[in-house]
Amino acid sequence: MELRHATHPTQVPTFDTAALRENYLVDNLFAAGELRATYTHEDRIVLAGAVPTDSAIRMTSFDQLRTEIFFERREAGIVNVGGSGSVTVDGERHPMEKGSCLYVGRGAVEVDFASDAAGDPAAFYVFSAPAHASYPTTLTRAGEGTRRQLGSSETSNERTINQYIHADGVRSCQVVMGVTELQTGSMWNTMPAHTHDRRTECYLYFDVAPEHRVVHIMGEPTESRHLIVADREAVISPSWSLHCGFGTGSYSFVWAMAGENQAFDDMDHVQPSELR
Ligand SMILES: O=C[C@H](O)[C@@H](O)CC(=O)C(=O)O
Ligand SMILES: [Zn+2]
Repeated sequence: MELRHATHPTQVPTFDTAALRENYLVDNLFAAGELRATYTHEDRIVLAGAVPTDSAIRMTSFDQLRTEIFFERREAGIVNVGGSGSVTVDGERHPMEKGSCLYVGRGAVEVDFASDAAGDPAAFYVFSAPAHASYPTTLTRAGEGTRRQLGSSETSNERTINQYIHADGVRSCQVVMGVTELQTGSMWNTMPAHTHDRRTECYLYFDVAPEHRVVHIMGEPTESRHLIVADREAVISPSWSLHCGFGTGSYSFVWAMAGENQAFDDMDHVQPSELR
């Protein structure tokens, strides 16, 4: 498991492109047959990726967590961004087509990731945070959460926000999670942009064609920087950071947060004219 330290917003102007990527971009979570993870001290979030092929992959703990079992003091939201597969939690198998979201509560012991077909492997994205209580493991099929339509074609940001784990949906201690899909021809996510000083948020971009990229904007609103992001790469947004972007082609993304509260609308919006 890789380790990322928390950063101070005044460091951002001192970072060159490589340093921005080292601190905020997670570009190596998905590899065939492997379980990979990154730990960030921002709200102690763990991001992991599992791509099972011929055999299942079991979720393990990591030395840095000092626990026998990954879910001993943690919960997670899991979204499949690849081919159809399943996640089995302590003997109960949850079928997961692309875009489905499984909440796994504190105390789960055996969590196994499997693909339906090794030739079209599932790719499970795991977003985990510390948990003080145990909520039931709950599956939401793709598109069956709370759907919010935002944006318009005039501003190239017409999109559907699928909220899965949230205050009015699947319950959790900290994790709030969903998937945003852009309508054909819309390129911008999260504009007007926002920060939320009470939560860290990560975006995992997926369904980005190999020749395309997402230009992700980060940093304090009046001191913005950008990251060029490819398919299945994640960006860590500390609580002070903007998180918005546009694609050179179509894309979707998993957004997930952890921190002080779970109020989705607790955002400090920033209008385009206020950005620098
Ligand atoms: O705090 C909430 C998150 O940034 C996302 O839900 C925003 C998003 O998916 C979008 O506007 O497209
Ligand atoms: Zn946000």
